[in-house]
Amino acid sequence: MAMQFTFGEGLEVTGMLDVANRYQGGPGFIHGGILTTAFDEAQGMACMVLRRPVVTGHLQIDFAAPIPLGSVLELRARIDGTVRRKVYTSAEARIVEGPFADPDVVVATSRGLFLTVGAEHFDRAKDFVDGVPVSPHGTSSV
Ligand SMILES: CCCCCCCCCCCCCC(=O)SCCNC(=O)CCNC(=O)[C@H](O)C(C)(C)COP(=O)(O)OP(=O)(O)OC[C@H]1O[C@@H](n2cnc3c(N)ncnc32)[C@H](O)[C@@H]1OP(=O)(O)O
Repeated sequence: MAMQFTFGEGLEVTGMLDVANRYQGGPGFIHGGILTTAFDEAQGMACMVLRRPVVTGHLQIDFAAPIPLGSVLELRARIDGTVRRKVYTSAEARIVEGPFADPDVVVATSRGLFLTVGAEHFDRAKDFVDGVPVSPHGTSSV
């Protein structure tokens, strides 16, 4: 998935997603799984400040409003807290360009639990790696 990320002050990360036609779910609107992937990427990216690999343990999305194709979505994500290996994150999405654009309206929210893992987590699958990810979170092929 092609998203552009910028790191803001503190722990917040902003990701931008062009809602391309190939991301369609119901006619004219984004697929919920695509939006879920975008949140996963953004919240995972927010965890990079920890400088340790993380994987998603639990992700909970609220789809508050339909998001039409042709939109530009802004996702703001952050770490809310850590407990041992557990990293609690949250994020929200707004339509900032295109149909239905209103930067004051939150169209979806997400809460995610990430777990820090050691290199051995990925070593188990090293024989199955498909190319080199362009970024730590550039692993999606949708
Ligand atoms: C060197 C290589 C570098 C590469 C870097 C590239 C990075 C790129 C990354 C890109 C990634 C992109 C993003 C992706 O797409 S990541 C891909 C999608 N995610 C996965 O594949 C993860 C699959 N699951 C697992 O591997 C394990 O289940 C994990 C590692 C998550 C936990 O199993 P583990 O055996 O390790 O943990 P534990 O059982 O000791 O539990 C520890 C604590 O956590 C709590 N808990 C656990 N699960 C849940 C849950 N679901 N809800 C609530 N709580 C949960 C648990 O209660 C306990 O709490 P406490 O008792 O401490 O209070």
